[in-house]
Amino acid sequence: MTSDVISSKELSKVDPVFGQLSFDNHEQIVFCNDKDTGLKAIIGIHNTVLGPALGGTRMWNYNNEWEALNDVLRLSRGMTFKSAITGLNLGGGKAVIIGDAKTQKTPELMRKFGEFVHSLSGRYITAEDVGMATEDMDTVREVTPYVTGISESKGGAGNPSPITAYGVFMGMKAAAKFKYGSDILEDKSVFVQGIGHVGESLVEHLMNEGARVTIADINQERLEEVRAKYDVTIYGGQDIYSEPMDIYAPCALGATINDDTINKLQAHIIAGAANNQLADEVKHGKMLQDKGILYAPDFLINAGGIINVYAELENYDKQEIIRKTENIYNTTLEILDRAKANNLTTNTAALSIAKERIETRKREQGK
Ligand SMILES: NC(=O)c1ccc[n+]([C@@H]2O[C@H](COP(=O)([O-])OP(=O)(O)OC[C@H]3O[C@@H](n4cnc5c(N)ncnc54)[C@H](O)[C@@H]3O)[C@@H](O)[C@H]2O)c1
Repeated sequence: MTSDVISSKELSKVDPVFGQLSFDNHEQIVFCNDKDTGLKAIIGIHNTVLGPALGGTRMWNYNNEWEALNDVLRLSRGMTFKSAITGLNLGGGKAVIIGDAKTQKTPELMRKFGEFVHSLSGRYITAEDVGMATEDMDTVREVTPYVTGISESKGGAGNPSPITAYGVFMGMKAAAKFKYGSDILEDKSVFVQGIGHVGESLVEHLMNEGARVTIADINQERLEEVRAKYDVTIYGGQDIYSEPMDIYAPCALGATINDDTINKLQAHIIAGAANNQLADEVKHGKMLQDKGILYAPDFLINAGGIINVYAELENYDKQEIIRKTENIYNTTLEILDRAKANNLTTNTAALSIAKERIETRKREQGK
């Protein structure tokens, strides 16, 4: 797993932009380049029927531009359905900055990126994603109002990750209720893959509930930091996907659920924060269904973050953020029931509801 991508060899077989499967009728794609700061970024605006396209910016050291483009297309499309199913008046968009966030991110680069965001006059509103922190959004805010996820001290709703984690926890509990008849996670073995901003908060909720938690990350320092705080086990094996576990919580990058891993997976439930967990949502959604593994759709249960940043636009308070995030529990149960009743994959059931909302709005707009 290097990023939310399919093999770049496969990608380069088709036309570079409009021909990509992940293009899926994007409204606009903006390539941003600045020689002085070294900025190379792509902004994807998938759909603005429900409102301005809101989605975070990811900074990642992609192997090549194919991967970066495919990642932004998959991510921005996902945002359209995430906001739609969560009932927010937002469209779907996302941005990627190509580069190493640890060594190449500078305030100048972030300001230049902000200028590109500003040039879209609010059609796209940014926030943080992998490789970004609240302070980076504060820097972007210096040059454009079209940014969310800024610090509370600067009037924003702060880091969205703890709220994302809470929503994932709610979605996981709902999946447990559906699968086991009880949403109590005590003694359930949960593997959290990726203990960054969201993963660590999720670990905290799971520990409070008495789950048996194993953590995995490519960053050894993070593993030690988290183990120092919580009574967790650091995964020491070679292949996490082959391990017996109750719940697999992918909280790193996407596409970890694919031909290879599904064959090995023994988990009963998949519920995590990562975007685009299914490498191919149709094929792999069906493979999971056939194998009896319950998949809590990522764009449904990881919506806490967007609920949090949306509060900055709509001026609702922390209580309302928590209420809306807790509602992920009910929505997840509804979707799982709907999938079962109609013999659909859980991903398809969730997508169909999101698409219905967009189509209804389009009709109202006379489109
Ligand atoms: N932050 C949010 O509010 C939010 C909201 C919705 C979705 N998400 C998604 O959740 C995921 C995590 O977001 P985050 O903000 O915690 O990011 P983060 O950058 O803080 O953490 C990601 C962690 O994953 C680890 N990682 C990377 N590759 C890995 C691998 N192959 N195996 C194990 N660990 C690996 C990294 O070392 C890092 O610790 C991302 O996919 C993101 O798009 C985040």
